[in-house]
Amino acid sequence: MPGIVGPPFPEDVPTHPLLVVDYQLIKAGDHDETEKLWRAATQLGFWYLKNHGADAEVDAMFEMGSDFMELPIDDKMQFEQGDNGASFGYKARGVNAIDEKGNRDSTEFINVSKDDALAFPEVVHRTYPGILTARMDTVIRPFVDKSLEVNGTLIGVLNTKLGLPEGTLAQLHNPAERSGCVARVIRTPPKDGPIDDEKAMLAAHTDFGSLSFLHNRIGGLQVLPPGTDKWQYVRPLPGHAICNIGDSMHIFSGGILRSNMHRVIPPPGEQAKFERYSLVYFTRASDSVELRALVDDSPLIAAAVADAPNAQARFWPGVSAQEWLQRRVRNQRLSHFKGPESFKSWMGTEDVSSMVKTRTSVESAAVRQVAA
Ligand SMILES: O=C(O)CCC(=O)C(=O)O
Ligand SMILES: [Fe+2]
Repeated sequence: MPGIVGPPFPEDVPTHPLLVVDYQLIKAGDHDETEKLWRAATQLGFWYLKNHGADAEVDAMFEMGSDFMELPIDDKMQFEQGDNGASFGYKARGVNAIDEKGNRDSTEFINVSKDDALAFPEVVHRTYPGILTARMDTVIRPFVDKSLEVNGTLIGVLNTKLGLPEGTLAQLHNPAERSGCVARVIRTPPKDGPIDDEKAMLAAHTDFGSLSFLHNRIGGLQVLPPGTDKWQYVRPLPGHAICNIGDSMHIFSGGILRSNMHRVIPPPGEQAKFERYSLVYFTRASDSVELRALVDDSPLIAAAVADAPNAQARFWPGVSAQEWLQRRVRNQRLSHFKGPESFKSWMGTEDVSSMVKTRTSVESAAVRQVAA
């Protein structure tokens, strides 16, 4: 399948190592593995997840996604998500700004709502093309179910480590309630000519929701490690998912969990000549959940917030999960772009992430205090 398989990631390109977390050990309650997950979620906010048991579901999603992407553009445009902050359906290439100059992204994706997948054939948010609906029961729903299980388990472990009463985060992410949770297949075109490091295919961002379960086959994903201004590739490892924390978990935890900046640029070396596909399941809080630090439920979170600068603005944005998502999706569209200030209006917790040095030392202090 084009872009799903390709030449190997080059050996001589520097990469940022991620901790490898074993999902089966996490499920078994292994103490060391739980500590490793906690380190990964608090320090970088990204980790590899092995033994997640979703390989077959992931393969089937890639195949379906590539069948969809091969459709004529006019067919895909029937399902475009539009300019009003809707995040379900097709997003065409070039409709989003990637920077303050208004350069265009070069990523297209198809987002299937968790609510639509679980309720199918009932329509909760919108309809999807036949290539998707024909595989809703056999491909999309199994992938959604598996992703919900994996992300739900990881969120449960983080709930305990954050000192929250059992089930607190689970209740905020109840699959039975409406949310912005989506399964997304992404395609970027091959790169022709030299790699322009400044021209991201997918803008530098933090994820809008709570926890992302990402599947990469070809390189291109980069992270901005804390305390640096140097982007580094993440090497795709066969059978390993890449998980990362998003804005809502950063806010719920009073900044203890890290929602780290990342972007997609052309893959390195020979891989750049190939189309690139990736697949993500985004777990997001239920639409009506208010985004706020859970200080009343955990002394650890209360201590972290007490120590954090700008706590009120950062951890009490005064919006629901749905409003946060809609703002970020809508304000990134070029149709709303009016210059550098409007570009900033789509940002999430990355405003603070860009002050990497300040934030890292403060947050390390919070984590140290919490761990003591
Ligand atoms: O394609 C990737 O590797 C990353 C995608 C991503 O960061 C996103 O869709 O939020
Ligand atoms: Fe992302």
